[in-house]
Amino acid sequence: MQRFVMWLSLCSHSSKSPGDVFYNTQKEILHHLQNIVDFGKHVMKQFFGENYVHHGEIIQLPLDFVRQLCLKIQPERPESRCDKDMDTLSGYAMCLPNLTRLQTYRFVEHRPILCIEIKPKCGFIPFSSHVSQEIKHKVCRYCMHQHLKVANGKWKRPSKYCPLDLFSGNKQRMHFALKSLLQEAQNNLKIFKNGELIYGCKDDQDCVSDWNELACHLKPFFFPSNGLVSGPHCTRTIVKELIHVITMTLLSSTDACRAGDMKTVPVSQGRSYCEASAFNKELVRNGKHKLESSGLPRGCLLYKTLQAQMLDMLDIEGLYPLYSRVEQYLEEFPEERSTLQIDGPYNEAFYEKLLDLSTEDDGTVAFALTKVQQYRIAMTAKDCSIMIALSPCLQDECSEQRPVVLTSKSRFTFSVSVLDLDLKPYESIPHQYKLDGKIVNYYLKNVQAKDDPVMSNLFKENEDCTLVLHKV
Ligand SMILES: O=P(O)(O)O[C@@H]1[C@@H](OP(=O)(O)O)[C@H](OP(=O)(O)O)[C@H](O)[C@H](OP(=O)(O)O)[C@H]1OP(=O)(O)O
Ligand SMILES: Nc1ncnc2c1ncn2[C@@H]1O[C@H](COP(=O)(O)OP(=O)(O)OP(=O)(O)O)[C@@H](O)[C@H]1O
Repeated sequence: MQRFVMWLSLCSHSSKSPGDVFYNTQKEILHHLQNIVDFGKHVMKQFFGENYVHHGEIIQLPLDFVRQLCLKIQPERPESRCDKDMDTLSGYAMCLPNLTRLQTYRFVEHRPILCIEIKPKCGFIPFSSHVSQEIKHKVCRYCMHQHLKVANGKWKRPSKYCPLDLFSGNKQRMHFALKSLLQEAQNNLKIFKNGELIYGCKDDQDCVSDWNELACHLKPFFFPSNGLVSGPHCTRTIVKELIHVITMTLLSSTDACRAGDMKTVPVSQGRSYCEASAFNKELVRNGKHKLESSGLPRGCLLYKTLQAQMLDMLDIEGLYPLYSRVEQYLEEFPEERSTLQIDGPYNEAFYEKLLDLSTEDDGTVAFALTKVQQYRIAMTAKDCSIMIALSPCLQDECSEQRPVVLTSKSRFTFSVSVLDLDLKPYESIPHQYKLDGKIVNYYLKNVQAKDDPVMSNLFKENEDCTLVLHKV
């Protein structure tokens, strides 16, 4: 299995990703890549910790090699991604460690490796007083967005996964969240064996979700001495072991970071569960109304991800007017764009400014800009992925450098990393604002109205009424 992966810039030629910025010249591409490296190095490492973030480095490749590589890769790219072309003109690329491998070892590993990639999405409910629709204080964005995604045809079925369950730190809720991801992986879960995708969606059309097949892949990892009978019982046992391992690695603390003590929001603020979560609904059905949220250990990657996500303190509704203030200022003083560090450099000074968590608006551009930049960090943390690499190990192989997780019949050494930490563009903020409105309105009209008994009766009465009118 190769140790590094190469990442070529993608150049949009459609408007699928609003806010996409176009980089035309070689110089612009180099600058863009340098920004990505600096952002990982000087900003995200501070939030997440040295060991979790791999910022990569820029390399230069012979143009002929890049062209041939792109020709080879192109047929493998999912159709839905082909609105962007790979850059074959600059010769620059990013070299990143292959995160499907263990990151605790510098030398090549020859033993089998399992990797679980999770895109957890936003793990909290907005606590901002700028939120205009009460539903946003009750149901999380992911759960609301599911309905719009199914209606738009992005996915065939809604998922029962709710990020608030995963981020709760409560093992039962986390188990439910992970099981739901395994049932409906969408773009939130992938499993690799020795670097090859064995579970999850290659693209939107092609999803592998056969638990029996998955269990066949996993059996040698979890039950190496083959002592387990086959059949549905065996599949369930293996999936349970897998969920246990993922939970334990997600709760493990394998790093410390500079922003470690920065608390973006007091625990008491904001709701710790989502009313639409299937786990929550099941509890309510059973007459239990209190959802346990054990809280996450401070050092674990989920905790750090959540803290970074919570830099979105005002919600897009509170942020958008501040974005407009910055925009207005830039219209008047366009030359100030670089002083304001909107497109970098993402250096120590940029990081320092992010630490101001005050929410008292003094009417200045400086305040507005800080909130905009914090929001961009939060958006990035809401869209990143976590890679958990696991490799079976023997009892005498435990050490400080090599964290270990145990299952009933095996033990694994593991590493946890975070992936896809390119700062979200400033230009995507208006898109975020519009999308937020669409998600909430769709949910209110099409889901809540049907769930709510009063609204639902109204709905039925309307239906009856329509029928009567029809007859007349
Ligand atoms: O807005 P969201 O929550 O739908 O997130 C987008 C993701 O959709 P998802 O909800 O995970 O299915 C979306 O994921 P897919 O490409 O659809 O797999 C992208 O990650 C997108 O980021 P970018 O615009 O490509 O930088 C993401 O856009 P950003 O909002 O992070 O800019
Ligand atoms: N360093 C890495 N090691 C292993 N796998 C990786 C690495 N980087 C990316 N991948 C795999 O490639 C997938 C896509 O990566 P990424 O999201 O960075 O691409 P992208 O440039 O954002 O593409 P797009 O814009 O089309 O979504 C990831 O979900 C992951 O499975």
